[in-house]
Amino acid sequence: MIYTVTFNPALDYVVFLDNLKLGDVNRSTRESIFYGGKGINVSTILNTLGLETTALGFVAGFTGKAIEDGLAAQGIHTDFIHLPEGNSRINVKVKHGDETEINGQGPVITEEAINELFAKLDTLTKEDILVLAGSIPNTLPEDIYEKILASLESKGIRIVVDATKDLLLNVLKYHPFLIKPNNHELGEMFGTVCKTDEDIVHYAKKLQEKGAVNVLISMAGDGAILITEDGQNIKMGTPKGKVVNSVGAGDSMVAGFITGYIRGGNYEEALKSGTAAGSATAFSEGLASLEMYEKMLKQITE
Ligand SMILES: Nc1ncnc2c1ncn2[C@@H]1O[C@H](COP(=O)(O)OP(=O)(O)O)[C@@H](O)[C@H]1O
Ligand SMILES: O=P(O)(O)OC[C@H]1O[C@](O)(COP(=O)(O)O)[C@@H](O)[C@@H]1O
Repeated sequence: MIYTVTFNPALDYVVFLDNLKLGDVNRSTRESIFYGGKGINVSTILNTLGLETTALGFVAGFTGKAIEDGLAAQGIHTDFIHLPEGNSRINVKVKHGDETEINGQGPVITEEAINELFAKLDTLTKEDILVLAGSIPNTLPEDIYEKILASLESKGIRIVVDATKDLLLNVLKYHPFLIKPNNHELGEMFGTVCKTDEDIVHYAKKLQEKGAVNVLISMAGDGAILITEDGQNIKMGTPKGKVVNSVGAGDSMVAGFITGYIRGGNYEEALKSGTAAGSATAFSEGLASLEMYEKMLKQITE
């Protein structure tokens, strides 16, 4: 089973505007709602691509119920922990030629709820894959991902971490199977800006030296660079298409990568599949459909 953990699920409210005027009343031309949060997006794409997945994490209130019910209706297994107070957040994504996002803080996660999560994770075995993805509410300690990896250290579970800054840096010593910062996040972690492919390879290798098994650096429309466990360095551009909404492209890339790795058994296939899923999402209003993924994969492999 592929488990994902989303500490801070969200309803993604995507609003399309011709232009945005700050300090004024703006009217949208159309809007959509998606079930979001990074781990949930990974589960959604895995499910679309035909892999079994269970979404774990914390939900609260009526928005939490909407997320849980909506995922179940799509056939995605969920095993969320219900928080006693508050509501899961609504993240606002404004598309006005550019993409402006306002991501909420989210409900308070209690100590009991955290203990419940640890109990669920304790049942995982080495046959499972675990994806930890997204931010954590700032009421939680920064070392929570680290504690999860420490508690699972002896089990041989392949763990994917898609997070930024200290949340990511602190887990590297536990040898996560895959990490996927984007090029901006990579630079931020080293207090620099990665301007060239050489910069990206240089700093990605530093993350590998700190313990990550495979390091995938996504670069939006410029594609991605993968540094594999055996020292290969593979760059892949993107297929052609028109960007509609790139929210969730990174999460889709993680899900596609896992799918390609499981089905193809090697990192080249994983990167192709990850790229196809990432771009398929960028070229769609919501997350990628199977048709769009297959179309992208065909462009990449031909
Ligand atoms: N504008 C785009 N055009 C084509 N593909 C894209 C675009 N944006 C994202 N993608 C695809 O999705 C992947 C992940 O996107 P990226 O924006 O780097 O991730 P994140 O959402 O984590 O910042 C990219 O490597 C690429 O394959
Ligand atoms: O947990 P965070 O970092 O606040 O991000 C949550 C947001 O990230 C998303 O998962 C999208 O992530 P990406 O665009 O980085 O792939 C949205 O669905 C969600 O609103």
